Amino acid sequence: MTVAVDLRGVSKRYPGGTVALDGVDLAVEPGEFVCLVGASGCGKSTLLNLVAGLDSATAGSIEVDGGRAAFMFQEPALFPWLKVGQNVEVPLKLRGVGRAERRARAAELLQTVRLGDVVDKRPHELSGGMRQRVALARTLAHDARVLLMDEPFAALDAMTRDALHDELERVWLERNLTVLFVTHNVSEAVRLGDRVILLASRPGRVIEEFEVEAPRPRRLDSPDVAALAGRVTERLKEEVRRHVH
Ligand SMILES: Nc1ncnc2c1ncn2[C@@H]1O[C@H](COP(=O)(O)OP(=O)(O)OP(=O)(O)O)[C@@H](O)[C@H]1O
Repeated sequence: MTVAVDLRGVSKRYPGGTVALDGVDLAVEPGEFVCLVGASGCGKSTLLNLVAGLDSATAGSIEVDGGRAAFMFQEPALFPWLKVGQNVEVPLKLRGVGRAERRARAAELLQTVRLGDVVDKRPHELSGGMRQRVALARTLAHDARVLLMDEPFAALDAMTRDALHDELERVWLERNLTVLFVTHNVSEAVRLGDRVILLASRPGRVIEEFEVEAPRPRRLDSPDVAALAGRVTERLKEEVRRHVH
């Protein structure tokens, strides 16, 4: 397989008749960071759920490098009764990794997200940004080459989100991961993505793609990021107006 995620002619009709996706073709290269943006209800979460194998497509085919992807959501969804390190160990435990190795791997993954010193704390002792970094470490513990992220930073304040962008970009590059990232935030998509894919709604389909040429590391408010974000937003507004009128 030469691509990391390959969707061909993917459609999804929910029971009840809503066509959430209609003939979506999308090929994500290994190591590529692709952001999906679109108005509410255009099928972004549906698309990620299908790639994750949480639901099945009505038509079309989906292939994922290594056969599976790891998923990270807006809520960190940590187990409050487990220590931070034990939370990161969960995917390893499910795969039958032995206790000593689990501990060592969890410690290493927490180092990766610069949280080596909180391994024995409980989630409630951490800030929102730290909890989301723990969730990232736990996602990495799945050892998948493809990461699916559904608005992972939407609940964070602007400064924390900025820091998490840097963190995610570093981890993505260090580990040579492929990322499919859903967001409502066009600037965030341009800040992070190699490519930004615009989805239209009713039915959900790809209407335009934007290559992000701006060199990394990028800043959310740098002129080249802002300029492209402006173009994407214009296109998105056109699409929303098309539905209103
Ligand atoms: N389980 C379901 N059963 C029926 N309809 C659904 C289901 N899940 C989603 N839908 C519908 O499918 C369409 C796409 O939903 P989806 O959640 O994928 O969009 P989205 O782009 O992620 O939206 P948002 O940005 O608001 O999260 C919407 O019209 C939604 O109401």
